[in-house]
Amino acid sequence: MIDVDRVDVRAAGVTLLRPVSVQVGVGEALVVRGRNGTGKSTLLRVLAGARRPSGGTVRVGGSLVDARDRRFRRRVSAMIGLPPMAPELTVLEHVRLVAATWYSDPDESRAVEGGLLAELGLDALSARFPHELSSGQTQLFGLALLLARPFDVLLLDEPEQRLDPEHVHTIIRVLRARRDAGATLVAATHSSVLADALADRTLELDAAA
Ligand SMILES: Nc1ncnc2c1ncn2[C@@H]1O[C@H](COP(=O)(O)OP(=O)(O)OP(=O)(O)O)[C@@H](O)[C@H]1O
Repeated sequence: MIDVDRVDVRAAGVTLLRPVSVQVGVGEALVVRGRNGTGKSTLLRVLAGARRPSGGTVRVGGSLVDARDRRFRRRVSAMIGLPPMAPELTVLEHVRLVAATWYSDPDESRAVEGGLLAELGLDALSARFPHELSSGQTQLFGLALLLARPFDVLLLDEPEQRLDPEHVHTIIRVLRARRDAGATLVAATHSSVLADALADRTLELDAAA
């Protein structure tokens, strides 16, 4: 599903990501590890089409990455940092907005909304505004937006951020379910718990020379 071929990223004489090649099959989870500054977020941005590599190519489903292409956007759902939030919309309204944008059938959209909020333990918070959430709740809310739409590929940058150990297990359960349903996952993480629970394969990034 994902083919990264000798990709590197440089800017103004600085190496953000050393050359890397990796393939991830349909329904596989790749966990990206490495110390701070080794380029994990940069690699995810390249996979999401948010940053152009300096060299090499990335193909998703056989096509070159193109964030302007609706087929690519339909295929890839990414959470790299927290998503933008509208201060006047509730948690449920955010999720509904994303689901209704992607699912043409209103019944399907509603089923996704209700199921997701319950799965992430957010159903009691559905009427809250973003500023009324704790940092861990905000992280779960971001994950709800990531999952409230169709996708073949999930890209996640440190999804365990802000979460207590119990909620790390919640997201492991949620992400495993998506992988077992056929989604391809790429997750950068500093959590051994998450890596051990999720990784079909691991990519270890080295510090820039
Ligand atoms: N816009 C930029 N311009 C120049 N250098 C950058 C830029 N963004 C990131 N970097 C550098 O690129 C390198 C890789 O950064 P990146 O955020 O991808 O690392 P990371 O592995 O995700 O780190 P962390 O584990 O701390 O999240 C770092 O050395 C960083 O300082």
